[in-house]
Amino acid sequence: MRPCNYLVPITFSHQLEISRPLSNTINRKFPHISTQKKVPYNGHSHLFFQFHLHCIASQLPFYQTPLHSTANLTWLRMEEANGDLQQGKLVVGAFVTIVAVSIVAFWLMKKGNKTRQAAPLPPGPRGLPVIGYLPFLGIHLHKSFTQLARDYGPIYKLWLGHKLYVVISSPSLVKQVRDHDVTFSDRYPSTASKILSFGRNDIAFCPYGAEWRKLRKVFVRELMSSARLNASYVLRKRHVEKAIKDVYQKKTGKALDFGQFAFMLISNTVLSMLWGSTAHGEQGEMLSSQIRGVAEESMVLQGAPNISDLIPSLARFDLQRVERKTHETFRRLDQIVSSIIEERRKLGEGNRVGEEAKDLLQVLLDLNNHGDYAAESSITDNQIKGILVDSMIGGTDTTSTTIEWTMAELMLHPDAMQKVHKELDEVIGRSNAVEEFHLPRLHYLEAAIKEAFRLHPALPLLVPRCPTEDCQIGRYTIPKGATVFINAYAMHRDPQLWDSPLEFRPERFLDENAAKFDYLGNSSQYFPFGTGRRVCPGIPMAEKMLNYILASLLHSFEWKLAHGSTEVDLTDKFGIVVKLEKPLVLIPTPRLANPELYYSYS
Ligand code: HEM
Repeated sequence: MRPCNYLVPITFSHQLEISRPLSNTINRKFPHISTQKKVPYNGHSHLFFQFHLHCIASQLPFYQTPLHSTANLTWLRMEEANGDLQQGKLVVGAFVTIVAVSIVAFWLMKKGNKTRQAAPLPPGPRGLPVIGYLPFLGIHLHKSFTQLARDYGPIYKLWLGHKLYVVISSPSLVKQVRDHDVTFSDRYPSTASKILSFGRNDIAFCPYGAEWRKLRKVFVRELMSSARLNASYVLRKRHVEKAIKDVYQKKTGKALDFGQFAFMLISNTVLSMLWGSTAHGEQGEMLSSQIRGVAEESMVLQGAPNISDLIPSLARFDLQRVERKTHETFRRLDQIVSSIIEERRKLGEGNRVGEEAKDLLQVLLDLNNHGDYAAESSITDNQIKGILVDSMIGGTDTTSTTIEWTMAELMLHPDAMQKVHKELDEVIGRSNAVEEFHLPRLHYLEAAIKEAFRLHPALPLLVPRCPTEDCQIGRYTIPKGATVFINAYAMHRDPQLWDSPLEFRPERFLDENAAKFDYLGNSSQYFPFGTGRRVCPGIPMAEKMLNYILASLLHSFEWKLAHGSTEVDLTDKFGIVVKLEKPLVLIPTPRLANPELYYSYS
């Protein structure tokens, strides 16, 4: 008698994947069997057992037989690996053993042992020593990432310096990330983001946990509620009417940098919603321009790759001086925000307005005045500043850029522009100005905005996530602490998900698709505002501003391309927010029946 090795693959259904601890238990209970490896086959998971049997020699070159058991065991194949065997004994022995193993497997699985065998890291391109793939990425990260997905599949890894990055670009994997939402709800801020977020005291970079939940709850419940947003309609209306009057008076028939114009309009609107009653007139204008300067610097500092973040051992040298520059920008940012808060505090109780008319700063200060920072909704000074800065920086450029992209696409597609105008004429009429109550009936305009978001998501890679523990996504492990990008840009343009994906066709978001593709991140193939717990909390405000401003500008004016051009250059430029590389220059001409409508702002 001599020992023989037999490889016995058993096919289990997906739910019955066997984990490493389970294999260990099987080994303990059945010492003559050792689990060898697991390989996928025909969509099933196979567990190979290696039999060490002491058998009487006989001739059995190969044996195969179907077997059935209550344990989902679908077939059993045995190959002679080493030596001879007595056929009958092997079959009976193997059958008994397999049934026993299956029963134990079931028993252990029923006990809820869900731990999986460690899966490998995702595939990915090789880089250079120390700096990794950094030199090969190019400046258009969203496009490089999309190209790499073609080479390495919908989940791949990159080493940039000492940091591991994982990029995900398929709906089924996005769904899996959402299934592990808590694990993926943390962020790993860069040095610049840490400083500019008042030490992670804002919402966007706050570590996932109780403080983040508190800030987010305050933001959503107190600042983004329908009541609060309806109350601030008067501010949006004032700014839009003023902008329309200015264009009518000063820019009719003249070239206008539309992106710049949209940015000023949005930033004035957002700032007035944040602390409208603090700074008026010239003082307000000056403050706005200071804030815009600091906001632009902040975006640049947070957008540029920083060697200190990628190779932490070099951080103390601050080779690109990013940290130094960020502290300088932060000092000015803090000064501006602190002075606004101080000024409001000085106004004191005497100047209090009713609950309805409160701006966002007042709402936050009232929560701060509770004094008890442990209380459920009480917030600190730094958290107030963090939330204000999130709204100023996170809400302005994203919204104005989307207005510009939508306009650029409509200029390129006169048929779509005509449909927008027809709808505006039918719903509002040329003798009236747009009001927010008209917006729910502007279905085609809404579809055009959604389509612009599909082709040009302002944050094409969302804001990266950082898993708090190792997690298996697809067949791969994403280790704790990796930086995870979800490539919305790639999925929004994937030909397997969209018909003619590069064409601008608002119709794809009409009818039943209008609800299917919302902004809340419910779809795994369309999510311009992100998905899961960290989805953008500013959606209600962004949506109101986008729809109202675009409807007003398109209703009030006919827009033509400047300099006799017939084409719009849609080349984009990567940054934290992806913008048009070349400015969209347009010439407005009035379109409303009554000139008085352009003067409603006094
Ligand atoms: C067109 C406009 C906007 C777009 C496209 C946009 C997009 C996004 C995206 C993609 C994220 C990351 C979501 C994720 O990680 O899954 C995000 C987060 C965030 N956005 Fe927006 N956003 C817009 C407007 C706004 C506005 C108006 C505000 C505030 C007034 C705002 C505040 C925030 C904040 C605070 C976060 C961080 C959320 C968190 O980490 O919990 N956004 N936004």
